[in-house]
Amino acid sequence: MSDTSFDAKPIENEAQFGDFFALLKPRVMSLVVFTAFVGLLAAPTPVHPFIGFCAILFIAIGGGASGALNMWYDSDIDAVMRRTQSRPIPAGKISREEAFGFGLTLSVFSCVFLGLATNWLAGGLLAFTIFFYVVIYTMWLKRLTPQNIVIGGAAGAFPPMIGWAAATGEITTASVLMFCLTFMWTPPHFWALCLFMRSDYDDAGVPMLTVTHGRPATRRHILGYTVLLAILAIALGFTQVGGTVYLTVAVVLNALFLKGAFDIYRRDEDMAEADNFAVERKFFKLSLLYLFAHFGAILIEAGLDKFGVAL
Ligand code: HEM
Ligand SMILES: CC(C)=CCC/C(C)=C/CC/C(C)=C/COP(=O)(O)OP(=O)(O)O
Repeated sequence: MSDTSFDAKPIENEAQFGDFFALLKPRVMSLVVFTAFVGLLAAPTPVHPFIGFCAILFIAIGGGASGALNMWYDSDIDAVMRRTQSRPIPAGKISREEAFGFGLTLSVFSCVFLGLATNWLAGGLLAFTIFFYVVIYTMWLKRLTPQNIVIGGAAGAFPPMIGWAAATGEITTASVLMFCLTFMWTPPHFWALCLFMRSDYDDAGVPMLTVTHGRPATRRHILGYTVLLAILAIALGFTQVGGTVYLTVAVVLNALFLKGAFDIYRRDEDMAEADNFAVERKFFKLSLLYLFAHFGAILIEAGLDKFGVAL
């Protein structure tokens, strides 16, 4: 179990709507929801707009609920890290019990209603994703191994597959390819953040790569994973989810991402300190654009296919 003796402020006022909303990690989940949306719309089976809207809503609620359960379990380490100290539990706005009840209720609600609105493969995949993020990543791997996010990252890669399953009732090669793209993208995305957040995870005793293997090793890992990601992303252009638009986006963004990773690899800590980790911050921002643009291109390709436009 998580250590419950963290130094949270005492609860003074009743929690507001905004405090519960913050438990859903809304900014992070925006990209999760977008990838699920692309999975749903790129699928060959047409979906009634109302059912599609409900599916995305329930996936968003399920993703948010997993964030709330993550904050429930991690409230001890969130209280120690500067980046997370103002979250509702360490800030004393919501109790751990309230967060747990809220997260669990929304998790059950979202999976059941996604199942009812679409099909039980989609509902089951959502349940598995929440389980993976909360139990496998948060409760088990995060505090155990520096490979935590390499394996745990699978949780964040499921949403396009859930969207696709909601539309088709199936898991197919195309949806597995979308899973693979997000899966390979997660480590560079996260390790860049670890570099410029400096000592946060160190202070909290979480075995992130920066803490266990050091910052130069993390720089090497970012480059290695980015090379693998680039190969995968470009190769995807030649599969059923790709096409001319996707390939153009992938070539440009992977060239930029590789350059960013190489710049990170070449720097030492003195250089990074001198410009306050500008290169690492830029790479993290680029990672968000990277995934958004790749999934945007997959969506365009699917739209062109559906309207029979060949480029
Ligand atoms: C296990 C995998 C992942 C880990 C450990 C991770 C970690 C993080 C962390 C710690 C942040 C800073 C969050 C904050 O305090 O605001 C962040 C930001 C972000 N992450 Fe991830 N992430 C993962 C996967 C993903 C996935 C799969 C997506 C989307 C598909 C995603 C999208 C984002 C976005 C959009 C932000 C920026 C939020 C903002 O605007 O501040 N992440 N990530
Ligand atoms: C549909 C569904 C259930 C989606 C879940 C998607 C998912 C797993 C996203 C991961 C996002 C994320 C911010 C992880 C942070 O991990 P952390 O807990 O290590 O970060 P922290 O230090 O900011 O708490």
